[in-house]
Amino acid sequence: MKVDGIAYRTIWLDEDGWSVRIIDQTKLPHRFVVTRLTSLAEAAHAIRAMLVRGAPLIGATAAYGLALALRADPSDAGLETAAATLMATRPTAVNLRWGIERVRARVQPLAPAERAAAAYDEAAVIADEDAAICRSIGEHGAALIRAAAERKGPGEPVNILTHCNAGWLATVDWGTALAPVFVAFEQGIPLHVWVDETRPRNQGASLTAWELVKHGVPHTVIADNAGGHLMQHGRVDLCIVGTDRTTADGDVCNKIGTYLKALAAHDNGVPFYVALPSPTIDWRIHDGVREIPIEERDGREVSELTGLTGDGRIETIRVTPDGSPVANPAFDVTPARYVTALITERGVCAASPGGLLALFPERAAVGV
Ligand SMILES: CSC[C@H]1O[C@H](OP(=O)(O)O)[C@H](O)[C@@H]1O
Repeated sequence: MKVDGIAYRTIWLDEDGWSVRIIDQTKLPHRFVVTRLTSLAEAAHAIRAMLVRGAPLIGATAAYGLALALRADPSDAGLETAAATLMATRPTAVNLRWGIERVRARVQPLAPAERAAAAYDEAAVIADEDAAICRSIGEHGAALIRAAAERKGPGEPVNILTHCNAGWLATVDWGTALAPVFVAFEQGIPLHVWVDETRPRNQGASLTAWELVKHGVPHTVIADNAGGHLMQHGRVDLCIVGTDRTTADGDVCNKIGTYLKALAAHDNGVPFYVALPSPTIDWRIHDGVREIPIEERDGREVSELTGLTGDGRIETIRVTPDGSPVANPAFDVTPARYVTALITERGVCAASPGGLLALFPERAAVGV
């Protein structure tokens, strides 16, 4: 997407042909910083410390992380160590495993001397595929926004609530939950986005809001706890969120707080859509609440806040009493029964085994 008129992706190969450029998302919204990954360790750190985040971007970064690793050590042992190092960075987004397995399958059969080039090539294919997939999600999702606009009548904006950041910053380009917003906005459909701040890391307030400001999309940042109230008062026409792992039965794992929004949407008859690229589907599991590993992150993400001071400095403060224990589960699971539909690159389907297999029949052949 464009940042001040310049087209960016979130990850790309440097001009040197081997190091990898990323947007350091821990610096947004106040600083736009592009940094360079030159090793497996730096790629792993970028994922773990959330310089890059979002399931599809995690997968693409892992793919490039393997390429960087194989450039240094293309042996079987080197490959396995690199895969294990990257797998250990974050447990929830299935795209991490998917990206690693995708590159490993490509390079494993090759002679060590051929592996790095093949890994870079596969990482580039993954990145290009993700951008195309997300654009397609945008087209399919924009049709839902258009239908809501037609129901509301001319001039009335469609009010869309989203949680966390599932925009182009969470992918290689376009985004998942925000892709329909960008496409509908470009089609001239009147819309407005309620942006959940998304405690504790505030991906909504710091990343989604930044994306929408840069793209000129009308939006309002709200406290996470305001969403149910807005739905009760008819001020939300539909919700669109992303996901880090969706099961073969349509259960959706996403940023903490998503489940609560889905409950409020269900109680108020507000359509609750989940946008996802097919690499985010974990066909191996069915019961999301019981089978999806939920990342527990550092409690300081809850007990501390980082922001811009009045004189332009970035400072961190503590908001809890010294000595208060803190828990910080980073994701939750929304059962399929609370999901109106899934928006994929192949179209919109029910959050159910039948709905998913109708769009991905090849999965039936392999027993999902
Ligand atoms: C398109 S994936 C977006 C997804 O990833 C975010 O998690 P995190 O920022 O911790 O990587 C969040 O769950 C988003 O919905």
